[in-house]
Amino acid sequence: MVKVCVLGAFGGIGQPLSLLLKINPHIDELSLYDLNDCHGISKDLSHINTKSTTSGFDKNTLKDALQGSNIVVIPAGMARKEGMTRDDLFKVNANIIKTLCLHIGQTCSENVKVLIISNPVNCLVPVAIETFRKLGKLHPENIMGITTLDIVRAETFLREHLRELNNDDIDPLDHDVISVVGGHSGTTIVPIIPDKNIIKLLGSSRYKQLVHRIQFGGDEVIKAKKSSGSATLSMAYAASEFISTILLSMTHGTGICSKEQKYRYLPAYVYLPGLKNGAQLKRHLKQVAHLDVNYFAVPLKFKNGSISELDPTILTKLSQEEIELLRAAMEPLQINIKKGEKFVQNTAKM
Ligand SMILES: NC(=O)C1=CN([C@@H]2O[C@H](COP(=O)(O)OP(=O)(O)OC[C@H]3O[C@@H](n4cnc5c(N)ncnc54)[C@H](O)[C@@H]3O)[C@@H](O)[C@H]2O)C=CC1
Ligand SMILES: O=C([O-])CC(=O)C(=O)O
Repeated sequence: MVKVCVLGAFGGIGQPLSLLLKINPHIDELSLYDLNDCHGISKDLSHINTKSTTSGFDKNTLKDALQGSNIVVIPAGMARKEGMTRDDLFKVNANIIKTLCLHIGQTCSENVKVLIISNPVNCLVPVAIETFRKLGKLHPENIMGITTLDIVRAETFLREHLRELNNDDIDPLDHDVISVVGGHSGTTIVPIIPDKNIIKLLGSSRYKQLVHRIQFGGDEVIKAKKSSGSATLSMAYAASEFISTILLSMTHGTGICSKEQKYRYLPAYVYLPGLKNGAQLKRHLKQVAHLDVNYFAVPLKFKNGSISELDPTILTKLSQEEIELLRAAMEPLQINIKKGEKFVQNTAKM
């Protein structure tokens, strides 16, 4: 029996994500929670003839929503509008993530996977990690910030450039054509193209445009939505892809994302210490980017739903442009991480 719980299920991401999860054949029970009453959404989804059952909860029944969950995905909290940075969301969303993680820690088994969508991801994963640490229930292999939208965008935008160049030999969805590491905001988002011939093929101007669009794709959506919010549908798709990967690894052992029969490892933003190859990756980062961080988005391998190891090879074949992007990412990332850690460490009582 696989139970997935969505916290923030009533929202712009929560509703389409719940729909995509309802049609996922690997889920048996879907639990929908929000401060807004989710009974109506649950009833609506329950008429879809897929195998999973759905239950809706309201703000007084969080414990019931969480009980027995294998995966908890969190798109709860405030979203950006034009003129705001992801950092502007910190105060409100850090409180939400801390409170929700406390309840998860008190209610769910220690093997529960906690997947954070809410922004700023760079700070809120540290908030989650420190909250579980304070509870004495820290399992870094089960806590991830979802950065899949960055790679979904990278593949889409690269495909657009290749089409304009009339190149249909390269499929961006092939394993390892493009990856995205670092964090999830502006210059902390670092695209990596292992085959440097592709960078040459794009040429300097197109390459710069591609990197900028991947780093600031979120702003593009906010602008087009004319202040009504940020990416919701593409984010729901991205989260559903990421969750499918984890579910595959729970049902088939190892989890790799299969898209049109092409396989690749998806990155997520994780706490490096304590993860297999984490120390190696930190050393490598220090060598290349001259700074050390404990959190980084990196391609992951899964076993039975948990992170089994990180792919450290992603940083071994960098171009000079990529090294510079990485160096520019490190300082803002470090500031974001400290902000999240301090937020919980300064809370006297849990
Ligand atoms: N990781 C990523 O790549 C992306 C992250 N996001 C982030 O996802 C978050 C959600 O975005 P949207 O769905 O567009 O926002 P939204 O405002 O449409 O929905 C948020 C939902 O969270 C609920 N909520 C607030 N506090 C809660 C609590 N304590 N417990 C349960 N539910 C609570 C609200 O009632 C609302 O239904 C934002 O922080 C946004 O920045 C958005 C796009 C991409
Ligand atoms: O830009 C935002 O605020 C939402 C987000 O994280 C994204 O679309 O990548």
